[in-house]
Amino acid sequence: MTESTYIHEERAIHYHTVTLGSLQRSGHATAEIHFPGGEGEEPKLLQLAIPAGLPGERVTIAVEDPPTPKTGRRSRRWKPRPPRAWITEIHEPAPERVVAPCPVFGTCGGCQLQHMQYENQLIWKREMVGQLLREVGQFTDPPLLETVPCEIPWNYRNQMRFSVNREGQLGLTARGTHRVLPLISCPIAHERINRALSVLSQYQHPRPQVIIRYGVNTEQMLLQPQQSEEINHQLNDMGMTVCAETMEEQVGGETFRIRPSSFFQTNTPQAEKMAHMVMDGLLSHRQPDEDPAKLTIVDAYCGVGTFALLMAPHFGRIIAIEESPSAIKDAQWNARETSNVEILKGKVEDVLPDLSAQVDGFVIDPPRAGCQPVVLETLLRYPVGRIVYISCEPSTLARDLDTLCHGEEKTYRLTSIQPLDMFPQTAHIECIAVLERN
Ligand SMILES: C[S@@+](CC[C@H](N)C(=O)[O-])C[C@H]1O[C@@H](n2cnc3c(N)ncnc32)[C@H](O)[C@@H]1O
Repeated sequence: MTESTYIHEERAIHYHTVTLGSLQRSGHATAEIHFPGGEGEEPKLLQLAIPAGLPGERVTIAVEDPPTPKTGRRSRRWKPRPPRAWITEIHEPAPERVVAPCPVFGTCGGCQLQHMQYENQLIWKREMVGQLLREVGQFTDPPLLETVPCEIPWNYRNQMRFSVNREGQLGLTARGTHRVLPLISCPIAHERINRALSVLSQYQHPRPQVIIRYGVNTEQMLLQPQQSEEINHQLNDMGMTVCAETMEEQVGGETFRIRPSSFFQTNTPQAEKMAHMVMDGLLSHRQPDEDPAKLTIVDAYCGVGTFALLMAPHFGRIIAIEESPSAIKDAQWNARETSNVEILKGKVEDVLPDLSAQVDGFVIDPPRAGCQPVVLETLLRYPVGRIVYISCEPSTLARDLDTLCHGEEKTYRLTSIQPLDMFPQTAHIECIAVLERN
């Protein structure tokens, strides 16, 4: 029900008191309102995404009139977007609501779930994966395990990308905009990155951004762009070893060299668990006569070679595929003393169909978009004993699992799917799925 309207910066804001519905995949709660139509039009029923809300809460929300279409040359690029909405008052909070510690929570685009008890975040992530497996993946009863928590769900990020505003200040961008919210601390950034940020915040920086990476197990720090001697001295005095071109981090007892633009897992303690799950997925429940030392495993989308190197001592041969020139350089360096890892440069969709080797298993860790159809077609045409599929987007994972498990041949069977909380306080969901050949 619309309770009141006022005009703010030329755009009307309408206030509605509503009961919030379920959390969407974005981590925002759903609200249904009747939004005033144009002149002579009936009000429209609108479904809105409400940041920082929880299901069942009775709240008042402010809903801003959407921007009017641009005219002239800019009209071609104009896209309609849903009205901006935010909570102005909570009348009946949900039992799982907690006070979000970050002053810019709800405005910042980084976190979506700081206002939800951590146990409930884990439950919601598992439910989301289950829903997508049923609705997108067509699995009636998926073998879905409990979400593995992050022991300390704060200060876990070993990499932060800070935007720089016109005044040269560092910060994070507001949700859905390019507006920079200046910050001197972020509750999900590693405490050492926050210390570095407090030093960097005393200086002006060139746009567009500053990346800070920290090796939790090596105490090395990498900053891009490289900073002045003065800043580096201060960081070194605080116990961080500032590196110039590359830094090192350790996972699973292996040391990895990383360049600023190479992908590396952002939560080191959870990456350790992930590495164990990958090995477990490939090695457990094997037939007694199967000797892993005789098997060839492909590490597709290998990054700097994290899984390839950890698998190398256990299997006969590892073929790692990656397209990023920077990650390839790091992977080659990381594997320089390992004789059974071969690194192939190129897109997985180009390299895989032409691979002549006899392959026994796959580790697949694609970006959010999931696998290209040709990658899945190759896995169906030349089936392997096992696939461990690591995914940071459960909707594309569910789509790809449907293709692999439910085609006419039912080539693979999903034996387990494990959500692992790599990104506490955010709506990002990481999963490890294990498939066996049927
Ligand atoms: C989610 S990361 C996984 C990296 C690695 N498995 C790890 O755990 O560090 C995805 C990687 O795939 C690479 N990539 C993205 N699209 C690709 C493609 N089509 N072919 C090959 N590599 C790709 C990216 O550069 C990135 O390094």
